[in-house]
Amino acid sequence: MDIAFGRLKDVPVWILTGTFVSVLLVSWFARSLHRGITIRRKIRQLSSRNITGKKNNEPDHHNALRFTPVMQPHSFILGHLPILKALGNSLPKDAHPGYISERLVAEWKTYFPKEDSCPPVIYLDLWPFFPQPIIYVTSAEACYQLTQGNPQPRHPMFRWALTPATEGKDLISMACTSMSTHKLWRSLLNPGFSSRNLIASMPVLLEEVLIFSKMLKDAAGSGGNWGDLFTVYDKTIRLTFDIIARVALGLRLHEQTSGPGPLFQALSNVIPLVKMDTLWNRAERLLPKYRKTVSTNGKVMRDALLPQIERSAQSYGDDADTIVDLALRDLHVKSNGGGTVQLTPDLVDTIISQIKFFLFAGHNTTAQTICWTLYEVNKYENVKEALRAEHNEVLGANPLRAAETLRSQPYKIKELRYTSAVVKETLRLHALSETFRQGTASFDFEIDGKSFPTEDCMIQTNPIILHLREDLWPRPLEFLPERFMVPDGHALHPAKNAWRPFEMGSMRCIGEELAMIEIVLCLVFTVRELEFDFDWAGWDKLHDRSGPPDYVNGRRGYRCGDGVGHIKDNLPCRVKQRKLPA
Ligand code: HEM
Repeated sequence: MDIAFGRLKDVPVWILTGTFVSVLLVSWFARSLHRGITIRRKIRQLSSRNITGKKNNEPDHHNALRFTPVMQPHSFILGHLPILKALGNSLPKDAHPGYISERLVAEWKTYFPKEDSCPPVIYLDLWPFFPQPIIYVTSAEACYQLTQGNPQPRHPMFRWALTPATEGKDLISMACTSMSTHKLWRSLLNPGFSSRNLIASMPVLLEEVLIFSKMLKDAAGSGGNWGDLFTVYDKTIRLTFDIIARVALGLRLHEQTSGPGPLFQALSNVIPLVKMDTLWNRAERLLPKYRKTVSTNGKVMRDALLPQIERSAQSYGDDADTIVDLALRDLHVKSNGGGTVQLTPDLVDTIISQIKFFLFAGHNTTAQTICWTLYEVNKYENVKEALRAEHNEVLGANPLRAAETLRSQPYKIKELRYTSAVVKETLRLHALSETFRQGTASFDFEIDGKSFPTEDCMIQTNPIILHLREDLWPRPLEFLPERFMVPDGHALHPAKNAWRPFEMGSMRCIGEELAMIEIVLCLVFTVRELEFDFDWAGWDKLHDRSGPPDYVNGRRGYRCGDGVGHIKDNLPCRVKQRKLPA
């Protein structure tokens, strides 16, 4: 022993450190590799079962009823990655992976040659990009079972992914670890997002949307001509950020007119760190740069939010109107009913985490959807005309008085049924989000007398796929807002549980109604006064781009990037003023 210590003393520190780090890396790598092999084996085992019967030598009688539609072929080295790569080959490099899922389901017969219809769930092996086998849910009934019938917990990966932005005390993360904590906080936060409170917040919403529409009008050319090119997303993202900060906390940020401010900037700095739990993303989190970015920006966000929370804790009462005011008032009633709510460090951390998540979840999704809505609407003259007719009828013929009408009669927004249907149809064609749930031994999908196990799998709903299924949505590629207005029983009426851009069940998007109101207001304050020209050719020219342009499904306006993604080039656009009625 002494000899060993004696020798150790002479070894330089850098060699000792290097050896230690190498051992750690090798064992970490070995563990990950072992995990990968386990996944590949599991998928092999599952796919060796006959999809319409049990594996020949399988003794377990339960398995006779269990089905595991694994996509074929499956490579032991690369899993299903080669299939996905091949499906993506015909897409532009920057196209969103959602298009690959779309193609996979459209071409299901190639991958499930023995089946008569596309399986309701599909088993995929995408290790090392996903740390577990994935189950893609492709049927409305299966989605229902997962989120409403027998709601399963969110996949823990969400919590891991969100940690750099929210430190894991937001609603999404809570639903990964404790359903009861999620339920408690959801009940505290629901009143702020209720229809009643949002209608009461109409003056605030109008104030922000009017700034947005003024900025668009300012971009129009003079004398009724087209103005210069600009990108719509850069304006919608600031609008939605301003709105959430005001509705959640009463914080007026003026992002639209003088951003980017520190809060927006700090959140934008940490969002790129919100990533899936993979081998290399784990490695990234060990780097000092990662830690510094998280702590510096976390402090900036905390400094911006804390004073407002303290104000809210002092002043919530009968005139409470922000989401945090209402949550604190509710907490007060629930906890003691006397004095004021004590802002303990844990409570402050949780509120900050929740608000950061509202800012995170609510700004990009809504901003992108405003872009997609304007893009879709402007393809169809009949849709624009129907929108204008509805706005004239409900809000009066003079668009310049619409704000006044909505301020005095905010409930009128509910009468804009066609406008709301246009937004819903846009969200059907451009569903930007989904849910990931954790599979367990106690939860199998039960469909048409067959049972599909989920143990040790990550389950992903796929609204994009569901929304394009012809059996659920007749004429699925057409833009038909009428679907959402026709009575039950009509061929176009949406099938039960089939429209899920905000998902469904106890964890469905809490901001659904807020997002819908924002988007409806954006239509109200633009379609009667402006014409839009989404001009990618002009944008190419402006940026000296040569070579053939990229298209997806014949369109230049396609979804790029990952996650929520973004519309190509952030939607380049020119606007001109329409002639108003005399
Ligand atoms: C068009 C805009 C939006 C879309 C498409 C969208 C979509 C979604 C989806 C698919 C989920 C996952 C539900 C699940 O896991 O079951 C979700 C959750 C959530 N969204 Fe949204 N969202 C939008 C806007 C907003 C806004 C404006 C806010 C808030 C200001 C917001 C806050 C949240 C929150 C807090 C959750 C977690 C809910 C919970 O766990 O209880 N979202 N959203």
